[in-house]
Amino acid sequence: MHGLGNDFVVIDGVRQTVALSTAQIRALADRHFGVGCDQVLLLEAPRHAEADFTYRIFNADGGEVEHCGNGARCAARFVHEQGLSDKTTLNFDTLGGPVRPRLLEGGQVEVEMGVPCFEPARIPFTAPADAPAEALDYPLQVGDQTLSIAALAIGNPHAVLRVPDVDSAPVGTLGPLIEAHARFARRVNVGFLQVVGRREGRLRVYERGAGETLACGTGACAAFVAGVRWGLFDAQVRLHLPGGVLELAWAGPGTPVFLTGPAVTVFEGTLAA
Ligand SMILES: N[C@@H](CCC[C@H](N)C(=O)O)C(=O)O
Repeated sequence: MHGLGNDFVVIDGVRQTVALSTAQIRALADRHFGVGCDQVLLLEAPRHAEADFTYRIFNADGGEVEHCGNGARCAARFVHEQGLSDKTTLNFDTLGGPVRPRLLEGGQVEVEMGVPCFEPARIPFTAPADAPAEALDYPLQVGDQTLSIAALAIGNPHAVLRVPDVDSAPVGTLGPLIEAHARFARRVNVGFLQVVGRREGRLRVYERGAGETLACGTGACAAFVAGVRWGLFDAQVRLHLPGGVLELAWAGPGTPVFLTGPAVTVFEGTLAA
């Protein structure tokens, strides 16, 4: 499946028991010798009464992570297409907290993504000693450059940088250096944001564990929220990513971000052991 070209292998772990090793996930995600995807998504039975499903996310490098926004839309569509539930609003339990996708008309899915968090310890981000509790512009030393970043979590960790033009942004060179920066203990997803207007932006994301992808839902939420907190965006914004457009809405601190976009099934198959 894919959400704006951010692509997934989605597996039903409700009707069958699925235990994948890191090596098996990497093999599945391999674009030359496997199926090929940015993330493997596994839906399992809920662990507690409030959730409909447990939604697990594995990056192409095999690491299990907290959240995936485009994946949440695809997982919700998968639930319906596979007849796992007929609810149009679902409650997914993730490592990053609850996520609530809602199927809309016309193939779009809106996801309540959770409340963004700027608290360094919860990102986790080691802030400079003299930084205020919730700084939106941290100086980050990368080689001989001092970059200004926003650090925040939307379940998973993100760094956001403002750039004048995403087309010429150094995503492939700075992305991996920031992803593995010592100040981010669990590594980080890196968004390069070009603000086009108060309701319009352009974004490229170098994803932790997957490299640059055609779209990143949590990355879009993080860049949008950073843009709002910088005073550059209104409460509703359209972000253009290489794979297409995501719609975002946020009522402000302490409230969840809403992400809307498509979710598409490409093909189905059976994995032999
Ligand atoms: N593509 C995703 C994010 C997937 C997880 C991310 N790479 C991480 O390691 O946190 C999205 O759409 O949000």
